[in-house]
Amino acid sequence: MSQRITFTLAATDGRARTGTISTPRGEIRTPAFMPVGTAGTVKAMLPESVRATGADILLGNTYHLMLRPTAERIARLGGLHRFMNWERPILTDSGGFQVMSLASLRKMSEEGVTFSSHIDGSKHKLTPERSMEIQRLLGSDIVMAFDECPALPATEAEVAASMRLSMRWAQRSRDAFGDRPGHALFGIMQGGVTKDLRAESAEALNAIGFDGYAVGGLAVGEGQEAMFGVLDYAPGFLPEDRPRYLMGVGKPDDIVGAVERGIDMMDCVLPSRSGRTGQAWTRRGQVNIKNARHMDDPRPLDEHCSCPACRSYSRAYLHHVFRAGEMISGMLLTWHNLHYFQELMQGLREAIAAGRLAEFVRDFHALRAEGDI
Ligand SMILES: CCCSCc1cc(N)cc2c(=O)[nH]c(N)nc12
Ligand SMILES: [Zn+2]
Repeated sequence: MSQRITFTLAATDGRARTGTISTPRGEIRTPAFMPVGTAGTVKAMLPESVRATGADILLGNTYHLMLRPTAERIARLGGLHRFMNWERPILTDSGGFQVMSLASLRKMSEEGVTFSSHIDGSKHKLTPERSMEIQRLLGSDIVMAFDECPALPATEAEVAASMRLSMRWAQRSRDAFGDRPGHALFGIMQGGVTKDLRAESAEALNAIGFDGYAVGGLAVGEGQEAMFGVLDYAPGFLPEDRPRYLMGVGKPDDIVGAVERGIDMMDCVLPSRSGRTGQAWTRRGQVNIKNARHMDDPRPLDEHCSCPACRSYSRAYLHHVFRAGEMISGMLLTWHNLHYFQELMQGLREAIAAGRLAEFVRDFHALRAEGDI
């Protein structure tokens, strides 16, 4: 691949931006929501269905895929795009975050992290260099630097030490990634909720130089107010002409607030995970389809939604198949949720392009305040 990955800003509205990330495997419209395909699948969805919801890019996980089926096996079989039948862009996380949240017997050092697999207890080691190698073997289009995301609660001194380790790992990630036209390496800002540490992290990442920059270390239990407090300044510490990716976010109102504050890319398991548990996200707020009040309701989940669940099925049917534990329940509600999240992103992109984001945000909150869902 010779074409480099480029980011073109089309319009801004306040601190919000809309544009396009061009990659050899296709374009990514921003602001973008990226469905999570942890182990090579967006759970309960076919890849063509994920595309039909409007997704331009999806996520994979170094941690899960290195354990099973291994990156080397995926490489031998033609890479992750071929393996999972998704030929558009893929972003992969670097693995450290998932080690800390899933693995056991973890041992952290300057070198990296050793751990035991949550699947079979086998021993593994992740370093910046190994993470870059795994993401190269997978064929990821957007590679994330290897970082540490400190678990809360953490003292400011612990957050500072962790952030500085992540910055040393960012340099090693950059060195190991090399120059790969058609592939991008994103750095990850850390620093908790402390402005000086966030500024120090951004300065370190800007000095190393990346194709894009993530705001990490948020959506880890700090709450929306604290997260928005960081987003009130942190995106502005990053280069204006590069994509800004807020990791692990979030609920629809988190997404709207993050876009208002200059974020271009987000990911979250919420729409797919909650779809499997019967939680539907709609323009009027959340609907728990397992609630008995839906048992005889002939209406669709959302009469304004054009997804397969809302076009062809009643709330009564969705309630029934969830109660009966039928597989179609998670399929339909996951599709609806991903469709709604993508519709929200399209609305945000159009509003920013038209200079009417404030009006869009006002309507977004007003509809949810009305209730009656
Ligand atoms: C497929 C999942 C991608 S996002 C995972 C994630 C989520 C959250 N909330 C924070 C971080 C972080 O600080 N660093 C890294 N690498 N990942 C994070
Ligand atoms: Zn729908």
